[in-house]
Amino acid sequence: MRSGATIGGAVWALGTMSGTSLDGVDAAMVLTDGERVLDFGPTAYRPYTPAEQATIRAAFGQWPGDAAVQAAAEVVETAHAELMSRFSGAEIAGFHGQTLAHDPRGRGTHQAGDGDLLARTLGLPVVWDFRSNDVAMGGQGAPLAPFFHFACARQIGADRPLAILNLGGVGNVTWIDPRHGAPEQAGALLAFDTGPANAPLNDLMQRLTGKPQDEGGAFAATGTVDEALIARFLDHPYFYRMPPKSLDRNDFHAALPTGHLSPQDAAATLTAASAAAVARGAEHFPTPISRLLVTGGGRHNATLMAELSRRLRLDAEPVEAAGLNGDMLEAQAFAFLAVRVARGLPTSGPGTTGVPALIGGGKISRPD
Ligand SMILES: Nc1ncnc2c1ncn2[C@@H]1O[C@H](COP(=O)(O)OP(=O)(O)OP(=O)(O)O)[C@@H](O)[C@H]1O
Ligand SMILES: CC(=O)N[C@H]1[C@@H]2OC[C@@H](O2)[C@@H](O)[C@@H]1O[C@H](C)C(=O)O
Repeated sequence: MRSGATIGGAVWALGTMSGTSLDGVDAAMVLTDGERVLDFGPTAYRPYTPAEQATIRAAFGQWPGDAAVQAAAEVVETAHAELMSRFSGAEIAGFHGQTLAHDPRGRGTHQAGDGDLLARTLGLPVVWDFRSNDVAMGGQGAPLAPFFHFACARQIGADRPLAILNLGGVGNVTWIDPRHGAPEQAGALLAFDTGPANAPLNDLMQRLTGKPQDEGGAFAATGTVDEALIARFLDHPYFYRMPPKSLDRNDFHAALPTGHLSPQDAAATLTAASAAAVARGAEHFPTPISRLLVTGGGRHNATLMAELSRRLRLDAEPVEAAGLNGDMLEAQAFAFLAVRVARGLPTSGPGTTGVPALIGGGKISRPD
């Protein structure tokens, strides 16, 4: 790995993700050649302290050059270095960083954190800045997990089209036809952000109850959904755009005014709206799906899962039902993508980010 640009066979790769909900950093090891997933390895999590969260939050929506961005980057680097140094045996690392601003057709996309610094600190080749090249080439820069989702579908032995839905702050879905031999093949993948997932509900819970989330969906379960509000929400221009398409964290700010509702009804309506956005997105799937596997924190919300099942007329299952780890899938994705970058394989394409042709992204920083 020291001088060559490619890796021959499978290697243990360490991937990390710091998601939009800002709870902390996930890290996971994957044994992969960048095409197949041969094994999943150890995982770890390092929460951000409230002070660290505040520093990162202050930089949301800001671009490099701003002092707040530099302060956020230092927090991100320190947290990742601490977490990643707990692992041994990795030959390469994938470092996603923390998205602070994402405006693919405007100013670009920016993930805070310097991979060069991490490579030196960890003594490992570090692949980072995964999204910029895709954006520069005309893509959305997100989602990037789909090529990994394809490998997961093959790894679990899926033989019919299925979807993997990630319910974080924002929702994103990958439709996969595993009958194709590789994710690069036309028609193998279609991916896009579905709409807001947990972020509006979290904000509401924080404001009304002082709690950061609706634990298990229990609060929303006691309310009644305002279907008229959901119908108006589904009239947002985003839902009329053809995929691939991606969202910034606050793109739906003000699209779900719930001030006239009781707290319980507001929570029920925001929960149902996230599910309705997914159901609306599913109308774009090239063929019906045999399974809906749900990853990300939203799979712990029983009310949201029930709304999904009802609105998609299909049993929404946590990815654990297929033997995958829903807390670590994104971190694992960036381990897998790091190996793809090192091997010169594409990481996105027309069906995933809308980039006109298959394209690789990411910078590789070496420790020396
Ligand atoms: N037990 C639970 N009950 C209800 N909701 C939960 C539970 N656990 C997690 N969540 C929801 O999931 C969110 C975290 O999801 P996740 O960690 O997938 O987000 P993320 O990776 O930061 O976001 P993104 O994928 O958008 O970058 C929490 O903020 C909360 O809304
Ligand atoms: C710009 C950015 O960081 N987007 C994230 C975010 O979190 C979920 C959704 O929005 C998805 O588009 C993406 O992350 C996942 C890991 C992806 O790229 O597949």
